[in-house]
Order: sequence, then C-alpha cells, then structure tokens
Amino acid sequence: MTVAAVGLSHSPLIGKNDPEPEVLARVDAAVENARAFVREFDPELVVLYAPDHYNGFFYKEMPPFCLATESRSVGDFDSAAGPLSVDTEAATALAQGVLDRGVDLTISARMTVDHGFAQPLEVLFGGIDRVPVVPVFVNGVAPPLGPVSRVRALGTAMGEAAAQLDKRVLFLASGGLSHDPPVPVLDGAPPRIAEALIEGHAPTPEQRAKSEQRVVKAGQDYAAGATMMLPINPSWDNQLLDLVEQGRIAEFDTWTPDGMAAEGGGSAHEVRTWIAAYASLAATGAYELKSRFYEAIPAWIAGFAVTTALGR
Ligand SMILES: O=C(O)/C=C/c1cccc(O)c1O
Ligand SMILES: [Fe+2]
Repeated sequence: MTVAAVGLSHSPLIGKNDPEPEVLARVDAAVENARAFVREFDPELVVLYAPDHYNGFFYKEMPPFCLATESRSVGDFDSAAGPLSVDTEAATALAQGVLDRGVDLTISARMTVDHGFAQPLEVLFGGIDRVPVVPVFVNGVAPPLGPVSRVRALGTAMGEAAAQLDKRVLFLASGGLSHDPPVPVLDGAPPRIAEALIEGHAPTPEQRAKSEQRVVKAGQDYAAGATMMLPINPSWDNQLLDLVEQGRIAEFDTWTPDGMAAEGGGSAHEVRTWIAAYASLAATGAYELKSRFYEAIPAWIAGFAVTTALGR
C-alpha cells in the first residue's frame, strides 16, 4: 500500500478578501506544489478530514466524528454545490474497520458538508466530483470537545483500516491552524441564534448572503487591526507543524481543548483534522514530510499552512 498526506488550510475568504499580491503569490506557489504532489501520487482514494460550520451538523445531534457513505455540499461562500464523488464501498469498509478497532464512529448515508470539504477538493482536484473520496467530519467548531487522544485514535484506526484496502490512499486534512473567526457560539446565544444552531433550518439565500457578508467584513476589520478577535499565533502554529514534520503525533495527546482555544482561538480546533490525517499516515509506518508552507493571513482569518508527506 502506498500512502500520502496533505494538510491544507481552508478559508471562505479566499478570493473575497485577499492579502497583498506577494502573500498571494507565495500561497499560490505552495498550493501549486501540493497539486503537483497529488498529481504525481495519483490517489485511488482520498480520505478527507474536515470540519463543518453549522451547515451540516447542528446541536440537535453533534457527533465528534462522522463518516459519510454519500455526501452533498451546500455551496456556501461560492464553493461548489452538489454531490461529492464518494466511494461508498470503500467508505463502508473503512467505517467497519474503524468500528472494529474500538472507535465509536457515527455514520451518515447523506452527510451535508460545506466549504470545509468542498474547498480542498476544488483546489487540489478541480471539483468535488473528480476523485473517489471518503468524507470524514471532525468537529472543530462546536463545543464541548473531547480529548485530542480520541482524534488520534480515530486517525490511527482509519490508517490501519485503509492499509487493508490495497489502494493508493491520500489522507487530506482541511483546516485553519490558529484562527478566531466570528462563528456563533451556543453558550449564551440569544434564543433566535440558539434555535438556528440547534435545529439548523436552511437559511434563505438572503440570510446566507447576509451572514457571509458579515464574515467578509470581519476579515477586512481583522486585516485592518480593528477587532476583538484573537490574533493569529504563528508560534503555536509552527509547534503543530514541527510535531507533524517530526512524526511526533502522540504528543498531541497532551493538548487540551481549553489550551488550544487560548492559544489559537475559537476555531483552532480545526487542527483536529490535521492530527487525524497525520495519525492515519503514521499508522501505516514512517513518513517523510516533503514540503511545509506557513503564513499568517489575517485577511483570510487564518494561520494558513500547506504540507505534503509521503509514506516510506
Ligand atoms: O463562518 C464560517 O462559516 C467560516 C468562517 C471561517 C473563516 C476563516 C477561516 C475558517 O476556517 C473559517 O471556517
Ligand atoms: Fe473553517
């Protein structure tokens, strides 16, 4: 079995509130490098770990993890809408393999996903329906959150199960590193917001446009330095990338949700997708990081990273 991993930060503000051209050129080069890596690796299956931003999962049922055997993207922030090309047979086999290894995985036969899943598929493959994929939701936004050791357990079980498939498998993580965007919080929310977070009524196009515009404005204010949002934390982000580069994935078990939020902001928990993907790769044997890119990009409200790695 040949395995690889890519970590790729997402931001719904890409193309809507871009940083200076020099920053953009550096990101473009890193992303093009990741595209070339993926083209050469030529995956037969992509296991995609990504969070949701209250488009698919709500507090009426909020699992820590969920694997999809079918999935559809809502098309928020101009990301692609419609069905993902899920490999249902591989998804079913991986779900069974993870459960067999003692991780209580939720399964969805119709998982709704947002830009967290759609963006990396569009960026790396040119669309959400171009490559056989197994989408795995990892809660990185909606507290309470469990210990990081369980994320590593999920990734490890997935890696071991994927090793049984006899396919070239790419583990792909979609998540910002430190970032603190204005994603609503249930605790203390006014009744109308709380109801939306719990029940999850589909917004009207006008409501969606208004809430997306609010995020774009937050990015503009953040880049201008006029905001209460926590600053991006390059030192914390690079600690994460160091552990990933050195294969020290077990050390993430010492990270706590409170500590992660204090260091990296309310959405720093999206790094759980990175921990899962690199735990999957590590479960199949030693690996080598082939590339590492990092830049703090306030305009995108993102500690933005791109890594590629190959199993040895
Ligand atoms: O409001 C949302 O749906 C998402 C906001 C956001 C902004 C910047 C980086 C991210 O990873 C986000 O999820
Ligand atoms: Fe996000």
